[in-house]
Amino acid sequence: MDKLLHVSGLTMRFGGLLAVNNVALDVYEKEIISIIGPNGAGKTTVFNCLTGFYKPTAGQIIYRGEPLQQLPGHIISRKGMVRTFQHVRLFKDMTVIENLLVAQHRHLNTGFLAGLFKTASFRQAEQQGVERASAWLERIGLSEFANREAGNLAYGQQRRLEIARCMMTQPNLLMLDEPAAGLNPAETAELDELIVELRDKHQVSVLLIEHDMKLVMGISDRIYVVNQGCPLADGTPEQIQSNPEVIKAYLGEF
Ligand SMILES: Nc1ncnc2c1ncn2[C@@H]1O[C@H](COP(=O)(O)OP(=O)(O)OP(=O)(O)O)[C@@H](O)[C@H]1O
Repeated sequence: MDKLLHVSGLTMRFGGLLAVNNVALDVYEKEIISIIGPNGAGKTTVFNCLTGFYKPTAGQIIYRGEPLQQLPGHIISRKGMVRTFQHVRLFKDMTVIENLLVAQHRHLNTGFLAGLFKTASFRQAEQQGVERASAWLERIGLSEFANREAGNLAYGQQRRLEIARCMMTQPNLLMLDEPAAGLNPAETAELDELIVELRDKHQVSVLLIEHDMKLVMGISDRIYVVNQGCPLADGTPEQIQSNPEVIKAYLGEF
C-alpha cells in the first residue's frame, strides 16, 4: 500500500499554549485511521493544521509526496484531502442536491470560458455531476429529500449529507471530525457501515476524530492517541485497548 500522508514533528502554539506538540502520523491508501484522546487534547487542531486552516508552528505535512504546510485550504482540498467539521457546515438555505452539486462545481476541470459558453465537455461534466449526486443521495437514503432545504433535514441526515458532499469531490483522504457526535445508536451503526464502505468500495482513506469508542475500535485499522497535545501511543485497536498508559489517560473514562 502506498503512503498517502506523512506527518512529522507537527507543532502548533497559541501564545503560551502548546496545543499540538511534536505529533507524527502516517496514513496509507485504503486505511481507516482514528485520532483519539481526551477533550482539549489537540485533535481538531491537528485537523486544522493538516487542512490549511492553521499554519503550524513547526512540522512537516507530506501528502502524496508533496509538502502541504504552506498551502491554503482550498488548494489542499483540490489535491484530494477534504474534511467535515465538528459542527455541521452545510449550505442550509440550499437544497440537498444543490449542496452536492456545488461541491462538484468547485472541482470541475473545465475553465471559465467552457462554463460561459457551456461547451460539450462542460455539459458532460455537469451531467456526470448530477448522476454522481443522485447516486450518493440514493446511497445515504436522501433521494426523496433532494429538493428539500438542507437546513430542514434531521441532524443525522445532515451528517450523512456532509460526507456525501465531501465524496462528490472524489477525494483520496476524507477527514471526519466527530461524525458520530449527536447521533443515535441506529444512525451510528449506519455511519459505521458507510465509513467502511468508503474504504472498501471507494478506495478512500479515512482519518477520523471520534469519542465513540465502540465505533473507533470496530472500524479502525490503526489508532493514534494524543494527550495534552503530545503523542501518547499508536497501534491496532487491540494494542490501544490494552495499553495501560492509554487506559489511564483516556479509556478509563469509558
Ligand atoms: N484558535 C485557537 N486559539 C487558541 N487556543 C486554541 C485555538 N484552537 C484550539 N485551541 C486550544 O488548543 C487546545 C486543543 O484544542 P482542540 O480543539 O484541538 O482539542 P480536541 O482534542 O479537538 O478537543 P475535543 O475533543 O474537545 O474536540 C485547547 O486547549 C483549545 O482551547
